[in-house]
Amino acid sequence: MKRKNFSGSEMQAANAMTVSPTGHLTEQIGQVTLLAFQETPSVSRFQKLMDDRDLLSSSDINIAADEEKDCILSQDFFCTPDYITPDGQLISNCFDSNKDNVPCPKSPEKSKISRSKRYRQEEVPHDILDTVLPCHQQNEDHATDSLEYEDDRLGKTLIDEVTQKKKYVSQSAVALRCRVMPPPCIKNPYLSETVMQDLDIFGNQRSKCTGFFPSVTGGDGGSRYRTDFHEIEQIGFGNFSRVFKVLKRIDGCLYAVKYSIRQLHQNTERRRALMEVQALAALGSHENIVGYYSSWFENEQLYIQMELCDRSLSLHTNPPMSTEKVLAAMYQIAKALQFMHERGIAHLDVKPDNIYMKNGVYKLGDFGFATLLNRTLPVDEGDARYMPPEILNENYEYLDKVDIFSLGVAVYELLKGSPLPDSGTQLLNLREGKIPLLPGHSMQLQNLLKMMLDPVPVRRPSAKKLLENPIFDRVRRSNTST
Ligand SMILES: Nc1ncnc2c1ncn2[C@@H]1O[C@H](COP(=O)(O)OP(=O)(O)OP(=O)(O)O)[C@@H](O)[C@H]1O
Ligand SMILES: [Mg+2]
Repeated sequence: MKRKNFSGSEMQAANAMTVSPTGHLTEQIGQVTLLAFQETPSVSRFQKLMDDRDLLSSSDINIAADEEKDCILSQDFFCTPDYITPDGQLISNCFDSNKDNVPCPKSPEKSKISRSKRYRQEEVPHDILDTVLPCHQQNEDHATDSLEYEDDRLGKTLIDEVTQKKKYVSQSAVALRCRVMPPPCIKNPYLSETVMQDLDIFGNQRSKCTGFFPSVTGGDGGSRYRTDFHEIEQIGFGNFSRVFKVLKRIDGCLYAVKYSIRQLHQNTERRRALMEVQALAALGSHENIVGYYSSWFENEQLYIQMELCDRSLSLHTNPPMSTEKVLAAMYQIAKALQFMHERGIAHLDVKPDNIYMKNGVYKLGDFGFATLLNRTLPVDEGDARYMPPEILNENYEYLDKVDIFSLGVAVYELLKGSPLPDSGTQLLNLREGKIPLLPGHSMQLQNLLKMMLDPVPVRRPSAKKLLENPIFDRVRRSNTST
């Protein structure tokens, strides 16, 4: 059985830990990255604020401590650029170190800071409806307020609406519109031809929201998938997931996004599902492994953003391949396997459906069963039709050789040109190393298949050994000449 389910607190913990592309482990509070604090001038303000709080009298501290038990820090307080809300943009500017000492036109009389955590609608002070704080004061006051008011957004929206009333459309209304409508797609000028020329995805009515950074609407609890991507069409489905061709709004490039069909409620399910992206991320880039970009949980489903390939080699959707192409696919997937095995990872679900093609290059995908060769991670077998006899007997000693067996069955299927049945004598024969003759194919190739399908795992060639076989001389030559 394949993986995938996790629950509340462990899920939050999983979400809270992210490894950055540079290898830094960063901790996240909701969607606010502490790393951003370390890199922005707001750090000193945060520190100052904390220091100022230290100067409060002890009774203040006690009151504050009691209140803080239930207090959630406002996202506006953090003001990290990625997640700033449209309402928070003014504050963001004030956090800019270059503007620290630039006074804004009018200063309000803000005599006393209320200790109430939340402005009620009727409590919004009327004097600040007419005036704008000096940037530095507003900055500090806001920071203090943010600690003390759990959520002042309602009040702030009111303030914004009054101060902006002379404008034709209030900023809040625009912000609201942008939350309802996805942000515009941005064309990538570096691409020679416009992707999706025929689709109206780059502008017209959506451009009314231009100016709001596309990821903003994803920051307030909306769908990251809908906010960041424009879905074009479904391009595949498996037993566990659906795969869509999408256009990423911000970079104008096409990707594949795969998401689990079922909601992953249990921690164990989520952990298991995460193994797929963890394997992809750990492997990094290889020409014959599908590229991985990012992943996230949304609505208790795991989303994986990947390199978009043209199609899989599934015999349900493709005509039979020439021997030459099958050999090229076999060689390239063996290269992917060698790369993985050298890094201690087994795929455990090699089959034509999980081999993709892109611009004539073959790529191994679907790492949903990937595990460690040293058996320190759970082992779930992939599609039983491609599994060697030892796996069915739960002998996991040579997991790299499991991949070699599966590749052998996949190549046999591709050469034969028709999909394998789910059960029957054909499968039993293959598992016993009895390969029916493949008319029209060289004995050299059929002997190699026989070695790959040997029922004894240690007698199967390693991926490295396989690649050295002279049968690939021609493929190697054409690979080096391109
Ligand atoms: N990056 C991609 N580019 C193009 N098509 C893809 C990509 N990833 C997946 N697909 C298509 O979607 C199908 C299902 O994807 P995948 O095999 O990853 O899902 P799954 O639910 O894990 O499948 P399985 O049932 O085999 O375990 C693939 O067979 C392929 O046709
Ligand atoms: Mg698959």
